[in-house]
Amino acid sequence: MIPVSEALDRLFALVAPLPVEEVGLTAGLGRVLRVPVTARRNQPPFSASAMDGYAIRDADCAQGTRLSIIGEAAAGHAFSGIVGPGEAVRIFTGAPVPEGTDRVVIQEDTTRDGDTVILGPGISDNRNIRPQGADFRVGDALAAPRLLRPADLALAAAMNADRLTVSRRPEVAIIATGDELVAPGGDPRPDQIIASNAYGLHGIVAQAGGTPRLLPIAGDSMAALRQAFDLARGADIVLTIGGASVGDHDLVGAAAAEAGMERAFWKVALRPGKPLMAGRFGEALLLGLPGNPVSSMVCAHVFLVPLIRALSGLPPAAAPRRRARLAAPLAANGPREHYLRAASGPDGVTAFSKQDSSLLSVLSDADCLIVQPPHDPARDAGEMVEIISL
Ligand SMILES: Nc1nc2c(c(=O)[nH]1)N[C@H]1C(S)=C(S)[C@@H](COP(=O)(O)OP(=O)(O)OC[C@H]3O[C@@H](n4cnc5c(N)ncnc54)[C@H](O)[C@@H]3O)O[C@H]1N2
Ligand code: MOO
Repeated sequence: MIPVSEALDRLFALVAPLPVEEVGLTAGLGRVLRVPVTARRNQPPFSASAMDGYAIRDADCAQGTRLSIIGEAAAGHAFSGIVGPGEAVRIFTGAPVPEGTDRVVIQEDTTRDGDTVILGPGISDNRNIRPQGADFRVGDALAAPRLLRPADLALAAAMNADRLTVSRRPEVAIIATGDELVAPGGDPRPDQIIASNAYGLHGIVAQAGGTPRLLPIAGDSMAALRQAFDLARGADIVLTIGGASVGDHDLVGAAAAEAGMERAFWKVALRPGKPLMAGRFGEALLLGLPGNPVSSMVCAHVFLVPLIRALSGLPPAAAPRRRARLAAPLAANGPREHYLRAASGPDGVTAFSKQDSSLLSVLSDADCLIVQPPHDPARDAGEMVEIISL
């Protein structure tokens, strides 16, 4: 068994970022930007009014002053003249501030008398003007690599970019293995179960920005696994589920080796997920997940998502952790890093009492994993721990 951090290092050592492709803005969400987006204009491109009101000169700004309104400026309709002493321009939010004016007095602080505006009491010091380039200037960049969020897409659009250079999505072939498995909606014998893991993993891959490809269930034989590996050809990651342990029917390691896998590791000191295996597999990478449903999902959060991100060109990094307060005590840990299914509430995080790696119902109720280091002593409520959000 190697520590989780060493397993991640060995996995990242196998990664070369995938090639890039160009997409439109609406296809950019969740993709990894690989070439910076550079602003081709200032934003705002002109000094803009932040409020509806009257653009005036500073020198005229006193209670009771009467100013004659010489025109109007609205968003998309600039006022082209110059404003002199004793004059004002009716202005609306987003309009360019007319030449000669220094501030916008909001209309609530004025009264109107035909073509005259009279300044009221209590005008604030706020000029209500957004300076040219306050948000960004020509040449400012949205840096790459970057996982694109909705706000980034809005920023790229404001910079006047309509295409984004992003990583190709990693394709992940998912192979469930086991004679006991029947696809959901099927007709299992009494000694069979429903193959569930692939559906959770499909979701994790999709959420992480990969393209999941579900392959047919492979039986526990070298021939069936050989066929499954053939079908997985072209994928960037071959993800197997089950058959990773030491039993007579755990053939994935042997079949993968026969098909050319150069193993990087097998068996990691985490719980659940000990029999995890990984290696180079021709042009692809192979990640062999344990079959227990929670083990496979935990390993996906801890290893697969970071792998997808690294293949997409982000700097290699473990799943992000946050600190949280324990709302209930935690028992002492053994030699493996423990990823406990837990729920967060107003008083902190609480590990579920049942932690068996077969319990999908518990995983479904959990919103985070408490990460307890190897040999950690028992912890009291109120102590701080690290968590990974689910
Ligand atoms: N003698 C030992 N036995 C086991 C050890 C060990 O160290 N020594 N490790 C245990 C641990 S820890 C794990 S985790 C499991 C993992 O074993 P495998 O990866 O070989 O998984 P399987 O035996 O194929 O399956 C385990 C369990 O999960 C069910 N399963 C498998 N695939 C699916 C699927 N796609 N959907 C739903 N359920 C699935 C399978 O029916 C089994 O019940 O090994 C321990 N044993
Ligand atoms: O590692 Mo196993 O995943 O403990 O159940």
